[in-house]
Amino acid sequence: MSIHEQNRQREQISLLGKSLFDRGLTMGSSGNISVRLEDGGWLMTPTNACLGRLDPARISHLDPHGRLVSGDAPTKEHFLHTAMYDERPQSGAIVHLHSTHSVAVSCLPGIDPCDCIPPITAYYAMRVGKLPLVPYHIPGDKALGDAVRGLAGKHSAVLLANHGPVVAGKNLEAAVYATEELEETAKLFLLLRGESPRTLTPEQVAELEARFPRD
Ligand SMILES: O=C(O)[C@@H](O)C(=O)COP(=O)(O)O
Ligand SMILES: [Zn+2]
Repeated sequence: MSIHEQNRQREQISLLGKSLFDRGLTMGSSGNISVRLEDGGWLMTPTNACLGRLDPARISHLDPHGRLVSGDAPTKEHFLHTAMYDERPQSGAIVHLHSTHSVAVSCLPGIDPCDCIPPITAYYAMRVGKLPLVPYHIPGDKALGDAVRGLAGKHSAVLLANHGPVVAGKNLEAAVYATEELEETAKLFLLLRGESPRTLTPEQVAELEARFPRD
């Protein structure tokens, strides 16, 4: 990847990070973003950085072995991101947020750990699909990487219990769109709790997945 292209990716991470932060989709220094580079390395947001105020020049650049090449120390969830990339060669970017409604769902008793939010809308089925719950781990725990590794081959998004969503996409724009859709559907799910809403049938979901493959 040329330096020009890498700089474009740095700008895009900063731009979309600010957009997510400005809309209240993650707060303080929570959340992290990564993009896979053509040589197998990554750009990742630095640990303790606010997604709303990223400096493109200080974004962490990791080599294909996960070693820091330049920039600030990477997110403490770098194991989580690399585990997900290992299982998803088709994915080019990952977004993790503490988006309020998604976090709320991740704390609920009685949700289906194999699929935390039912397919309420077509767009959710297209962008997110089945959302498994990853058991609680302390943030930055390497075991979180192992837990996600077991699920990421089949799922482009997972929900960390009492923590928040981690969403992969073919590129950063796609990962951000899917994360936004997950948050909006988590809000709908909470609004509709107790109402027994009609959900899409398995046949309707299968048709959407055939017509609009994610990545
Ligand atoms: O919840 C956490 O601590 C992390 O998952 C997080 O969102 C922010 O951590 P850093 O990316 O290390 O700043
Ligand atoms: Zn987090």
